[in-house]
This record gives sequence, structure tokens and C-alpha cells, in this order.
Amino acid sequence: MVAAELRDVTVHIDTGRWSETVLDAVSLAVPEGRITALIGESGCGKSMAAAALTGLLPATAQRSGQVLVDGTVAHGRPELRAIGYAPQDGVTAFKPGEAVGAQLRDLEEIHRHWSVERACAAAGYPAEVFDLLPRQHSGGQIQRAALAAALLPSPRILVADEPTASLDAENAYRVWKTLREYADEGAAVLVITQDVPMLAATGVADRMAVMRAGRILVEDSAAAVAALDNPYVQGFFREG
Ligand SMILES: Nc1ncnc2c1ncn2[C@@H]1O[C@H](COP(=O)(O)OP(=O)(O)OP(=O)(O)O)[C@@H](O)[C@H]1O
Repeated sequence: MVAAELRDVTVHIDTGRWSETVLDAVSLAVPEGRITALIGESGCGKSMAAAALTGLLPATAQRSGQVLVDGTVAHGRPELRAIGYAPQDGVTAFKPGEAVGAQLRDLEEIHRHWSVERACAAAGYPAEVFDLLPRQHSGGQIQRAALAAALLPSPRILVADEPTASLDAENAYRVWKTLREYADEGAAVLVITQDVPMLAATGVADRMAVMRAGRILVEDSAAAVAALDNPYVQGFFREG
């Protein structure tokens, strides 16, 4: 069953100094028990698609089309708050002036689903840096902390924006394994990623959606996308 969905979503951003259509009639389904990988060139709108799905579009954005959760139209952030979200810049997942470990403990207390220990082990976030402020973390450490924070409430729908971008191969593998296990438990997982050769080699993603210039070019099983005779798509499957 499709847990979350963008249906014909167009997002136009007008900052006053410039304006741009960042999503152009995007339809994207995120089914239960599956990992859907969203791929595409830099700036094509992947993070905007995640923002539309989680109700976190910039204030300057105008959106048309629909966001659906379990087939019901959601009208904004309050209805989409239950979707777990690990942002591309992990620092933004935390308050700046408080140690990350303490903030994770607060989430554990509020939600009472996963323990901090379980979430940190799943994300590979090391306990040694618990007492540091968000900005005192390395890029890879705060990215893993943000994933731990997103997992703590045990959301049925999880959106992770480039969760392995700053990680070495071993930690990246651990994160992919965690996401696979999480989807196997029934969650609907959407992952924005550049790790396409790794996904192809391990078969960890079930589905892929490819974006270009604000549009979805193709959305299909990972195997079908990998087999597409399209130079833009094939470019993502080659080792950089
Ligand atoms: N807060 C914002 N306000 C206005 N425009 C934005 C904002 N964030 C992103 N954009 C614009 O929206 C477009 C899509 O950006 P987006 O971040 O979704 O790309 P992306 O595919 O995730 O790129 P990357 O792989 O580099 O992270 C870009 O043209 C970008 O300049």
C-alpha cells in the first residue's frame, strides 16, 4: 500500500529577486515495506520533493497539487509531522545551543518508542560525541545523529535526504542495512541519494525515481530503472 504520495505537485518559489519552478507536476509514491530511492543531478529538486512530502517547503514557496498520507489529502506540516525526516544538513535537525545527546534523550522521553541506544546503534552515531553541540560534530557524525533522531519516534514513513553523503563505506553500509531492516519491518522509506552504484551492487533499494529539472523522468522497480537505455539515467550507475 502507498503510505505517502505526491500527486501532480508543482512548486514555484518567488523570493522577490528571482523566481523558479522547482517542482513541475511531480507525482511520486512511497509504498510500505519498500525503499524508494530518489536520484537525480544536483539542483534538480530532490530535496524540494522531500520538503513537499514533509510539509517543510520554504515560506516563499507556492504549491499546487496534493500530498497524500494513507490516501488522505494532507494540508500542511501539522498533518505531516508524523513523517520522520532526516535532513541533508544534519545540523538543522537540532537546536543549536544544546548537546545532541541531551536532545536525543528528550526525543526518547517524548515519543517512548525506540531507546537512544537502539537509534544510535542503528544510525552508527557514536556515544563519545553525545556531549557536543550540533556544530561541534563532523559532517558524518551529525548526519548519523539526525538519522538517529528521525528513527527515535519509529515513524511509519521515513524520508532521509542523502543520509550517507558524508560517510565512509563502512558507515554508509551500516546505514543502508538499517534502512533495509526498517523497511522490512513495514515502514515506507524514501531516500534521496547519490549512492547509486552501491544500490545497484547491493540491491538494497526496491524502487527508484529519477528526477531531472524539477520533473520525474521515470519511477519504477530498481531493476527496471537500472536497465533503462537512457544516458542521463545510466550516468548515475557509473562509479564516480
Ligand atoms: N530555501 C530555498 N529557497 C529558494 N530556492 C531554493 C531553496 N532551496 C533550494 N532552492 C532551489 O530549488 C531548486 C531545487 O533544489 P533542491 O535542493 O531540491 O535540489 P537537489 O536535487 O536536492 O540538489 P542537491 O543534490 O545538490 O542537494 C534549486 O534550483 C535551488 O536553487
